[in-house]
Amino acid sequence: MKKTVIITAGGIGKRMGTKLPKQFLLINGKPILWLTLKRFYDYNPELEIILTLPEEWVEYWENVCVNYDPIPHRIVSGGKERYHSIKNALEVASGELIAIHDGVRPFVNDYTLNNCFKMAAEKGSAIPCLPLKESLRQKIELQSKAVDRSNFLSVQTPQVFQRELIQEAYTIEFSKDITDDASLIEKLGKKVHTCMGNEENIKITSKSDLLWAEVFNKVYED
Ligand SMILES: Nc1ccn([C@@H]2O[C@H](COP(=O)(O)OP(=O)(O)OP(=O)(O)O)[C@@H](O)[C@H]2O)c(=O)n1
Ligand SMILES: C[C@](O)(CO)[C@H](O)COP(=O)(O)O
Repeated sequence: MKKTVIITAGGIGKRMGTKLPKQFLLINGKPILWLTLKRFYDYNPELEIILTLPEEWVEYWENVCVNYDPIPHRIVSGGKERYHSIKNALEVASGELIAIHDGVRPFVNDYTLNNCFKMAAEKGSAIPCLPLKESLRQKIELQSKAVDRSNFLSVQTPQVFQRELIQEAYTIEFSKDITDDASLIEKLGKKVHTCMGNEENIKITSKSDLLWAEVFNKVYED
């Protein structure tokens, strides 16, 4: 089955708060986004890689790439929200299986990737998840109440789908409650299948994540 990965890097990283969008920050001397691309290229060099970038950062990225080992990829302009960036990328994706992965998750491992691609090939969809490690409370107006954490999962990427399914899902209009691709599949009335992710597969979002990223990167390089 031909596989595509859409790597989303069309955002500007407001929560990180750096001038340079977070996907271009260096971890042990290498850009986060290049580490993510390399993760997929090392997993399977046959994968079609499509990268979404803010239009105004495309030239910057092309200049950065000259300094690192080449990884073939096609660039597509990002949109206003993650949803719009992915919609643009889906127009050119040619794989029968399509993985959608955050450009700021460079530590997804082979175990997670194998789980996702295998399950999506069999069942149509697969999203990597982990059980929660902390207690969970639900906000109720100015109060809160403890809830049973075993009823919840934390969701990662790549979220992998058979092409027809994800293309149909992206005909649904954008709304603010769409925080990932699986929520669109659900809006279609289709089942979302979950598999195990890996703990290092963090989404680099704020400054403290950069410290973890340096540690994980050192472990991956050894
Ligand atoms: N219009 C957008 C917004 C986000 N993304 C990408 O989706 C991934 C996950 O989003 P998030 O971590 O929220 O990144 P940002 O939107 O850049 O961060 P923030 O919300 O803090 O501004 C990131 O790789 C981001 O670049 C995208 O492709 N297009
Ligand atoms: C897609 C995602 O990474 C799954 O956990 C997450 O929903 C992205 O959320 P954000 O609002 O773009 O940070």
